[in-house]
Amino acid sequence: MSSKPTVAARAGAFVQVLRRVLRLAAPYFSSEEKWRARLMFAGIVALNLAYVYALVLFNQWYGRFYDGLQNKDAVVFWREIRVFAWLAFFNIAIQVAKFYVTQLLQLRWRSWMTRHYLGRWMADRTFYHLELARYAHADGATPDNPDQRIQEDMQMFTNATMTLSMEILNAVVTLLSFIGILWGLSGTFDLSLGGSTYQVAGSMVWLALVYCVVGTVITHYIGRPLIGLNFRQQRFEADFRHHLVRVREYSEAIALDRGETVERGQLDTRFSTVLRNYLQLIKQQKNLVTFTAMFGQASVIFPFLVSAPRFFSGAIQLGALIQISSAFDKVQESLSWFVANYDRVAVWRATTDRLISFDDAMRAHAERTREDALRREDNAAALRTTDLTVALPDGTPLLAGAALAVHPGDSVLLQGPSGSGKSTLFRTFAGIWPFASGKVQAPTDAVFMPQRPYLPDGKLREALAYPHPAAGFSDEQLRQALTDALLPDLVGRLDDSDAWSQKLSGGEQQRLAIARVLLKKPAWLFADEVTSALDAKAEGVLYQRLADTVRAGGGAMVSIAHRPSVGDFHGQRWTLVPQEESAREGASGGARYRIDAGAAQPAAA
Ligand SMILES: Nc1ncnc2c1ncn2[C@@H]1O[C@H](COP(=O)(O)OP(=O)(O)OP(=O)(O)O)[C@@H](O)[C@H]1O
Repeated sequence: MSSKPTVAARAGAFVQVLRRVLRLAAPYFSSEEKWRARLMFAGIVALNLAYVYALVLFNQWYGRFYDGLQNKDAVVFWREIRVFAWLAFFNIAIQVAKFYVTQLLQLRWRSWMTRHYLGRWMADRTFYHLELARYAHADGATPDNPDQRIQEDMQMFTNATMTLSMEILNAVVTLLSFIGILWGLSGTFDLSLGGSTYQVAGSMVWLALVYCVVGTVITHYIGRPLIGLNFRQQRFEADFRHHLVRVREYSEAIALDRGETVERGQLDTRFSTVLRNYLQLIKQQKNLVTFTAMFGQASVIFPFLVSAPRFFSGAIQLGALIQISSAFDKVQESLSWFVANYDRVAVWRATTDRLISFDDAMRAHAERTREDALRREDNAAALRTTDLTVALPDGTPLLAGAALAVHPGDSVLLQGPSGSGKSTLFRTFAGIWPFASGKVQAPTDAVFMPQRPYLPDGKLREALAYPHPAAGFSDEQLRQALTDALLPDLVGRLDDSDAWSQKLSGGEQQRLAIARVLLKKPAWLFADEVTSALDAKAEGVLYQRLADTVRAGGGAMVSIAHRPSVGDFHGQRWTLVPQEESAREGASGGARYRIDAGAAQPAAA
């Protein structure tokens, strides 16, 4: 059974919206830029008030000018033309200043807000954890497309909040100013109630009020579905764009798989969703436009109709009639601001909701990080885990109660079936896997090499030095690293710019990642399948160089590799062994694997 929300519930929802807007908007106005922001805001408010004052002056001018015309008074006519020129100059200056200062404040606000959110998104690996959580909760509990939130929504939010709030301020001040004028120009009318007749003053004001309240209620009724439709429209557009970006990123793999038809189908499906929703949006907007257009047209003629008897009876002059029409127009315009701007408000509300859900997700993440089940101790002289449990995002434990230790001088080969959690164990050592508990003590300056290295687009020297600035290394050091990593062909291309992750072969990308390590000479190295695309000879040479590098640094090396030949470079072996269903209870905490430690066997064994 569906029940209509009560007035109290609606008021509660409205307060909730205001609270949310304040939560998004307030931080900028109390940030380190607060004084500049507040001053600019106050300036904009003052300019808006001056703008309304100009409108009042124009209304008075109408009265004098049209009376002059009716009386065929040339002196008044020319005097009022001069007055008009001054008024117009005042008005133009205010409008230009209002536009410029508003735009400047919007720009500053957007740039502060974008930087602020970017900072939070990049901090504590939130960007990574939100992605993990997105796949863990397919129910949409976590926000989609943070790129869109940061790039598009923040601009829309700051622009729309500024413009809409100023328009509302204008509407309110205009209303107050012109209600007075309209009241003064209105006659009284006789209202018969229960046999008695009352004389009611300010007839035009009451008529405008009834006219607009009716208009607003109807608009709200017609326009309400627009909020949800706009929210979904922005999400569908972002999904479509995201998929296009993925096709571009994986263009080669898709072309090789002959995946064009599937991708085309997927893109078509996403685009159809965009169009379907858009069509609904258009239909809903059509209803709204029909009503607002009728409402606007009727309000041109309405004041003339109701004032005509007084004009023809000689009770008012032409100037007063025109003034009434213009004042009614302003009062009506202010009162029906909501009618005219419902769709903009709907887009703004959808944007606000999206930003709030993004903000909520980041807050929740920060909260979780604070109460992390995994205790970490950096700066340790060795790697040591105590009672370590590593789980999947859905909570399934891969490994439980693990006590592992790697000391300086050690070299460990980690092996196990595919999908057993080797890379996930590395993620846990690195402190980026949030689904772990227990204790990890780790050295700070360890380098983790993932299976697929990230190579930024741009100059080769930047891709090589990443994530450090390339300026920190001499050309000689960079060239030597490339030579040592068996990439002599790239030595002369340090300043070439390219999309390296697409141009270089898989083996070249792995060698570039190794060149990075040889350049930075870390003491501790965690290498995840870093030579899987290389031939056995190159693998042997490069593993030897990596092992020499960590030995020289007084640290240790832990590698994941499937090829037995890699065992030659390691003294110890950890093996992830599947646990029988029956053996999972008890000491192993229900984990899918246990870890066995032993000495590495040479490849020949
Ligand atoms: N972000 C994630 N969300 C959900 N499951 C994940 C995620 N990352 C990894 N897993 C799952 O965790 C398990 C372990 O993955 P992991 O990459 O650690 O395995 P691995 O032993 O390194 O495998 P391989 O030898 O194939 O590289 C797999 O079942 C994988 O599907």
